[in-house]
Amino acid sequence: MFLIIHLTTHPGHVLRISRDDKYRRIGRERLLYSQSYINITGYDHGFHGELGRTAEKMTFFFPCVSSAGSEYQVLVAIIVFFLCLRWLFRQKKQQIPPSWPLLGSLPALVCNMNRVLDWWTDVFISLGKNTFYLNCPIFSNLNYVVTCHPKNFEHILKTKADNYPKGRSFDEAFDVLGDGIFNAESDSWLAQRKTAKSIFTTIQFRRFVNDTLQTVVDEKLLPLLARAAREGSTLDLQELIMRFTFDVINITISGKDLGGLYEDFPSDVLSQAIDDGQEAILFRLSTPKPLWSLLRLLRVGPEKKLAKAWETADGCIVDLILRKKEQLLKGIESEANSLLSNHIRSQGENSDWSKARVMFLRDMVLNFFLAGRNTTAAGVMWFIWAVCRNPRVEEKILQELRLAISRKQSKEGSKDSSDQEYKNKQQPWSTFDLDDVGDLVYLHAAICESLRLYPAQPMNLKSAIKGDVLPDGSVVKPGVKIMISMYSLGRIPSIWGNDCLEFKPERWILPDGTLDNDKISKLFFAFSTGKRSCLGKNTAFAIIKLAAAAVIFNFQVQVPEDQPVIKPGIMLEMKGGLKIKVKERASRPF
Ligand code: HEM
Repeated sequence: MFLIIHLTTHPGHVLRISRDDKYRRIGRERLLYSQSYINITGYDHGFHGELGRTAEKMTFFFPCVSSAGSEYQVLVAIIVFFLCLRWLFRQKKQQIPPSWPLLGSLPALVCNMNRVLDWWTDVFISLGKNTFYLNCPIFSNLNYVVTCHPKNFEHILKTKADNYPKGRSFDEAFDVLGDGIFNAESDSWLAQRKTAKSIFTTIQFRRFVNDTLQTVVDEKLLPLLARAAREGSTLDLQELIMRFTFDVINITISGKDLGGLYEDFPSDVLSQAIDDGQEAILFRLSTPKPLWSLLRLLRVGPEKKLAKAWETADGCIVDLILRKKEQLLKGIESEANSLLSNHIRSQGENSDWSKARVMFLRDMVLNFFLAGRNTTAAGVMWFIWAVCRNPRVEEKILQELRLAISRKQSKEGSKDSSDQEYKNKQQPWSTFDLDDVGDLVYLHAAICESLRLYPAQPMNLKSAIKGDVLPDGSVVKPGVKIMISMYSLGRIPSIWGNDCLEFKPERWILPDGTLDNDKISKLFFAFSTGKRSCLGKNTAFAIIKLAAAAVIFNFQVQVPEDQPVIKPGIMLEMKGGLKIKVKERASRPF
């Protein structure tokens, strides 16, 4: 015989205390109850919501003295009830997310694994604080300080960046990146960063990015959309844009077009390998290390996939490097402005082709490919989706683009007629280059707004070397991991106001019509900040601007009504893709 106390989320039956050894199920709730029970009701809804979530799984079994002593049992039950209630109140006050003895917040984390970004945001909002401690059992390797406080971002990423490297768990999870810029620290990182920065900032490299983009947009992306418009077929925009950025980033980095956007959409091994690799890395980041180490040893599950992806990526990239070497030795180098060619040239006349050097170049190519491809694809896709869901914003962007086109036309018109390539070329659609869109304020603000709500890289993992106190007063112990949630930052009403979930590019524009650069420096963290901030930020803006402008200006994109579901992952992708229909715009007034 047991006395059963069950706390449930069932409306109006928050707590039941029952006595008997017969358990029954009621409806969907996993309720245990018996013939006699005390039912305590009357809690307000807010309390019920919080308590209910915590209490759902609480069931206590108490041995009873005898079946006859019912008054005595009820008294014990009431005392136990009030003790539980006091405990739960403490939980509610002090412990959001819920924390259980021994398991800590692990059950809550597991329950919310497929919506972890939104769960963190819920926790921040319920707490009324922008930092919390996620305490999980030591073995789980999932203890974090989670923060979305902008001043903490600044502190961790910039002011005290030396105290917050990526840490061992990052290096271990991302070992596939080798000694590339993402994993590197100290001198090796500094040298790589300096070389890459000097390449990214040259006019030749920017021109090369611009020309590459124009070619891929004009010759591949727009024809595919035009065909879909003619045939009235449905397209997966996510898939299409992934292939588009695959081509753009590939040409930019290695100089070679691997043809991700050919009309018949051939399956691409490198692209697939990178996707498989990212999935496996996510598994590593969310699983205790001993478990994934064991799987790696046995070469099973996600670790088997990762090992295969690794081999494939190595094969493809080393092949690209060796072809480039051949071209250079024969003096017939194509795409001499690519990142790879620039890197090789940075060594001077006598390039080192030792195995170690080839592997270093392999790490460089893979790191930049991973850094640039999926992030930019997510940036373009969410931007097109957000704009097409907001006709007011779409119209304002179209107005700006019309002005840009007429400005370009009048510039071309004032040139010698033999130069009027643009005018004479009977293009079926209008395209833009960086000179046309570089200074469009509304377009730029709309991209910031889209990355505020949908940061392509939604979180950033760091690890504290020494103990510290963050600007919001949160204490950081030595060795603790810090999860910076860029996704949550964009969704906190106390930072953005109650309309924080609305898509309003005007947030980033001052009353005089210029960009609010002060706000951008304080609240825009999609590309991180400080010494390890994104090296490809300008490239990413260029890609989003040119691709999205060309798509939106030439086509009406019909996106689904429903809010897309976010796929759990390192990048912000949509689960199941984004199915769209397109129609060519009837008039593209000049
Ligand atoms: C919308 C697109 C992009 C977003 C949102 C983005 C975001 C970021 C973020 C948040 C970081 C910091 C990572 C960390 O601290 O661990 C980063 C680093 C980096 N990004 Fe990007 N990125 C984008 C596109 C690109 C592109 C196109 C490239 C180059 C082709 C690139 C190259 C890099 C590199 C090399 C780093 C490492 C910098 C370092 O550790 O010193 N990114 N990016």
